[in-house]
Amino acid sequence: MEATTFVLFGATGDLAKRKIYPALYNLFIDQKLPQSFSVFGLGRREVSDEAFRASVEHSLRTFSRREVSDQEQLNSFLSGFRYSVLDVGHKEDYKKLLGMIEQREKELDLAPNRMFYLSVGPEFFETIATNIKESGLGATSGWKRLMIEKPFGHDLQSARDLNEHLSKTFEENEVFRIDHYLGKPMVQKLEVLQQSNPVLQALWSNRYIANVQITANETVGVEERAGYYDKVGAVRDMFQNHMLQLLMMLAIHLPKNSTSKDVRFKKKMVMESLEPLEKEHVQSHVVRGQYDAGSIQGKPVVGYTSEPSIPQSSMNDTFIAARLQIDDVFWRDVPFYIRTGKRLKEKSTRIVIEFKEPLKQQTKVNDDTRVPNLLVFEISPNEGISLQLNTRDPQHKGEFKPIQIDFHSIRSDVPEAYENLIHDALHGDPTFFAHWDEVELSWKWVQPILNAFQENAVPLHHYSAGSYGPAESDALLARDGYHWWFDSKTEKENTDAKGEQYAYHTNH
Ligand SMILES: NC(=O)C1=CN([C@@H]2O[C@H](COP(=O)(O)OP(=O)(O)OC[C@H]3O[C@@H](n4cnc5c(N)ncnc54)[C@H](OP(=O)(O)O)[C@@H]3O)[C@@H](O)[C@H]2O)C=CC1
Ligand SMILES: O=C1O[C@H](COP(=O)(O)O)[C@@H](O)[C@H](O)[C@H]1O
Repeated sequence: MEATTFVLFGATGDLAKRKIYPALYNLFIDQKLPQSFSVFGLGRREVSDEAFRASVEHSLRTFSRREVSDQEQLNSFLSGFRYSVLDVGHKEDYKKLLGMIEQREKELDLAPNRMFYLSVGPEFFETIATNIKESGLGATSGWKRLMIEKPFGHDLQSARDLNEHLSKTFEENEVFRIDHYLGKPMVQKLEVLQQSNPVLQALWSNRYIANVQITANETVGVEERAGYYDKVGAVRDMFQNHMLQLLMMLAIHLPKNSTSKDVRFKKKMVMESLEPLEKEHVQSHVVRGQYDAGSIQGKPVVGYTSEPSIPQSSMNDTFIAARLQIDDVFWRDVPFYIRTGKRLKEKSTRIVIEFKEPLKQQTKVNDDTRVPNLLVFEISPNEGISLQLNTRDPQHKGEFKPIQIDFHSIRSDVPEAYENLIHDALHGDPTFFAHWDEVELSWKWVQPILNAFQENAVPLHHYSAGSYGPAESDALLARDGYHWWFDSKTEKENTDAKGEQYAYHTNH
């Protein structure tokens, strides 16, 4: 892999410590970093190179998925780390940084390939891009790339403004917009599963699929992020980016040997085919919720408006559920239900595909015991795929007995999302990053919801912490004759449905 200088804005921040350093370390151990690799950490704090390396080491010992046991290996990894004080608005700091980088590139005879990673608040993105250009940092004879954290804009217009600004310094093919859900191993597998399995390809349409349910439930509340979260809510924090990316990844139809260009083109087509939501229809298609006090795993927790630094009068959404339709030949008339929220009963991110039951409609047999076929992609915290089928119960002839075929990976060495994403960006592979077209179309689709929320044109439904969200979220599916799978209120059904289980765990 080509020699690279990794320039990290926000090197003293939370994300760098929890995700970026552990990801770099694991890539180093797996020999997936370039042979010549230097990191320049940046922040306003005065930190010596030694203190910086010590803080990186601390973060590895605290957050790395691998135990840090080989000191020699660790020292070798840390030897590439340097720190420079930089205030994003101080032009002279960029000049100083350029001098340091050039010197290092010369010392090591490195090709001048520069990866700029913006792990700072979005209010700094434009200033940094401008200063990279004006200081000469971006004028390299090697490649330059930009990795940029979310949020990418606050609404459609601000996202367009930001993109226009960034494009003065970086070409679209140099911009790697991170959506960490695209780095999750199961999400990355969706593409391969579809491309390489004719069985799935054959079933992937409105002919066989009744509905699709995409869930990202969290147990955590607003935590220490009140200032950020109260301005964005679940709709901007999760729905506009992660949830719509999951929808795109699930709904695309990919021919064999698709390239990254094909993937992006098909994702764009999905977004273009999403039936637009007019503001007056938001209320019937979208459920807005906010958590009240309750209990999570047996521990009492306060309601959203009693969280530190959240105003008592806040109408912010901590939950959103929506019904979407893709108007193309594959998905016409298949509802896609999406929901995500904080302080819910359990942490679970999954996609459930519920298949149609044509036989049930056609035959007169008493088949109340039969359950729909389900294909379930468990994304996190556990990763797995399961398929629910019907068979006969040998003890109660005439009754159906569901079986579940379960595949769960029990590998402990699965790379984390940030490892996958940093690795891909170092290789210049954009497949699992959000292209501007997707980001723009996502904001465009979401904008009427933002407007309706802002004008309070949609009721704010309250739900108890530790539940599965407001009752109106269930009603959204009940109207079509469906229910959310795997919620506790359908647990009996799920237990009944369990029948026999065939589990397949693999270490491969
Ligand atoms: N933390 C997380 O889990 C996630 C974070 N993100 C995004 O990542 C980005 C960083 O988040 P996070 O690490 O949590 O934020 P933190 O507040 O923990 O860190 C912010 C970083 O920015 C630096 N910084 C702040 N002001 C300036 C300035 N004027 N000049 C130079 N550097 C500055 C700080 O360094 P210093 O104080 O030394 O100046 C610090 O290193 C944000 O965009 C966030 O939305 C996205 C997904 C998850
Ligand atoms: O981007 C974000 O994601 C996390 C949830 O990520 P996960 O990988 O734990 O599912 C969410 O908690 C956070 O609010 C949001 O900003």
